[in-house]
Amino acid sequence: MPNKTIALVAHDHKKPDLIAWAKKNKMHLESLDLVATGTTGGLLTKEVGLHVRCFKSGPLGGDQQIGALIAEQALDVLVFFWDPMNPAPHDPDVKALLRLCSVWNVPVACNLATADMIISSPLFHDPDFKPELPRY
Ligand SMILES: O=C(CO)COP(=O)(O)O
Repeated sequence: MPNKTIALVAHDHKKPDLIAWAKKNKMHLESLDLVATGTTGGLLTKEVGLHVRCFKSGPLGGDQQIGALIAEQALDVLVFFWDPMNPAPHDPDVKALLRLCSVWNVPVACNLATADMIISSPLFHDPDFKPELPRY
């Protein structure tokens, strides 16, 4: 059974939360295939010591690259701490990424509480668990 693939993304004001969460959950995260948008991935590598496949920075298309993984059914979980207080220049990409999580029934955590719940869920650690694919 291949490792689960989890994408980690945070807007600038939310990066400290994501880094702290990743440090707390480093042991779990080390056993997963990690992908991230560019700047977030760089910080996870440098500050947490995780091995991360980095895509482009969000505003340069990184959200869309993660969206492509979802459309290929190659992503198991998205942790995306987007910033509800500041507008992003690439807001359409942010919305598109979150929309694809709904389209493909991908678990998505937009805050610390949900990220904690997902990573501590027995379903998340069950190698046989795959969320049902929607029928369209
Ligand atoms: O903008 C982002 C997600 O929308 C995150 O991009 P960075 O990780 O490159 O900052």
